[in-house]
Amino acid sequence: MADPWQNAMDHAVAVARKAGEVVCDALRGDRAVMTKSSVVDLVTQTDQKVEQLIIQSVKEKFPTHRFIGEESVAAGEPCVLSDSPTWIIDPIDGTTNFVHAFPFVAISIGFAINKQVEFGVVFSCVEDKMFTARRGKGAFCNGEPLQVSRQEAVEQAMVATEFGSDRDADVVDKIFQSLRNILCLPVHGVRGAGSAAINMCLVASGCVEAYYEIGIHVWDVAAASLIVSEAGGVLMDVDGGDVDLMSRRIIAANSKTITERLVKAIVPFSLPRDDATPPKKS
Ligand SMILES: O=P(O)(O)O[C@H]1[C@H](O)[C@@H](O)[C@H](O)[C@@H](O)[C@@H]1O
Ligand SMILES: [Mg+2]
Ligand SMILES: [Mg+2]
Repeated sequence: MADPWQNAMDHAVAVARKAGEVVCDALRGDRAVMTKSSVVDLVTQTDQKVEQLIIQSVKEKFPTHRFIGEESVAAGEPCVLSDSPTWIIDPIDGTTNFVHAFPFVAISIGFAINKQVEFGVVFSCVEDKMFTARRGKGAFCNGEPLQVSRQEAVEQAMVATEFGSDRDADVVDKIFQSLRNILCLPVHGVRGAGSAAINMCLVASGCVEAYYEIGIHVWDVAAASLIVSEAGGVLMDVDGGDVDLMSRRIIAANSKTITERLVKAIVPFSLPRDDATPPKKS
């Protein structure tokens, strides 16, 4: 049977590529920086312009579909995942990298129906890597199939994580406690690309065994969550429970064995859920 969402997925790939051109052009010019929830939670006009570009182009083709977009939510739109077809957009994942021209930035577009991600597209535009996954049909990078690492020994694993944009001393202490516990397992190394979506695509590609973070948002991880699971990976909450894309916590790994070792090492804490914030606009 023909895939009813092939058209939408093709559109997501095309618009992600167009958005990537805008981001790469902007990387060569001036990038005026503004802040959102804290002085280190950065946003630029390019984030806002790219999100509008994506939403407008999707609306023209799929006028009844809904959206959760990082910059729209920052402007007061609701962050609600209903059963309706919903596009979950991070126009630039890795804005801090973008501001510093650190060359790992991605356009992330997830598409969910009945609260389940049906396809995911992550375009790492400086690297020119287009990661895609369709539920039940595998994950790919530039058309080549992806497979997570087969390494099951955490002592021989590479783990990715990020420090996030919360500078509350208690939060930073917990982040460092987790990092210390993980380094002392020991693991081969800890890395961070500065983009949740790219870190997860590194898991899907088999370059790192796991990625975890507390503080991410649904738009950071929706698309890449499917790319990881379609590449054979595992998604879990940092406390070992089921992953919940609105909970702001995730482990994405190559195996249950490595995930469970990380669960024991991570100091979990909770943040307000993405779907708990009332919209500023009616
Ligand atoms: O760059 P954005 O889209 O804001 O996403 C980043 C997120 O805000 C940070 O908390 C994470 O540490 C990064 O990995 C995200 O990619
Ligand atoms: Mg992001
Ligand atoms: Mg972003």
